[in-house]
Amino acid sequence: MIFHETGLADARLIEQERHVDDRGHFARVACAGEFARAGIEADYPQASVSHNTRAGTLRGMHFQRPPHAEAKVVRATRGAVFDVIIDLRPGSPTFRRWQGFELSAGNGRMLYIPKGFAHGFQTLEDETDVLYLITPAFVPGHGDGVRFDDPAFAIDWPLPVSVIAEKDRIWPLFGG
Ligand SMILES: Cc1cn([C@H]2C[C@H](O)[C@@H](COP(=O)(O)OP(=O)(O)O[C@H]3O[C@H](C)C(=O)[C@H](O)[C@H]3O)O2)c(=O)[nH]c1=O
Repeated sequence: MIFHETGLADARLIEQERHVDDRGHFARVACAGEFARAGIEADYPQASVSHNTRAGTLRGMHFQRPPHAEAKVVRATRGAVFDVIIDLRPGSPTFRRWQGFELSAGNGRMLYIPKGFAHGFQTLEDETDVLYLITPAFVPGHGDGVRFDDPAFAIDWPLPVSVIAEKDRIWPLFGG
């Protein structure tokens, strides 16, 4: 795997190193040793999948409150997403800044999302699946969020929103 810095401190875009032959390709998509050497969380006790039927579906912007803040590695295993992270760490040089990345089954790109970031995505195709590696394991009742359309961030989503959960429409505006 090849780890690229992003415009947000400590977040990494991870590129697969695909071994291509006549059958197709083989690539490593998680490795505690490579992750540790890259300086990111190395061990992920939980993996989850998000299946999304329609293009334009928006999930986010979510985070878990401390002490259950999560780090994640996410990638699209089917279809494609515009994946967005917001740095919500007050002491960070990139505090309040967001960045979006196109992750798709085709490009195989993965995103490392450190603790203290809000995460969300909008699907770019129907029948899109997102695979999450998460640490620590999910603890119900500690979820929080910021609005996908909060003017404090002015996230430039690529498509009109087709489907969104009511909870994601009513997060409070960011006062931080
Ligand atoms: C996140 C999570 C949820 N759940 C249960 C809790 C609910 O009963 C059900 C659906 O959860 P939720 O509606 O919060 O799923 P999303 O709205 O897609 O939330 C996720 O989407 C955004 C973009 C994220 O980055 C987070 O991983 C997560 O917040 O799965 C679990 O059992 N484990 C988990 O890790």
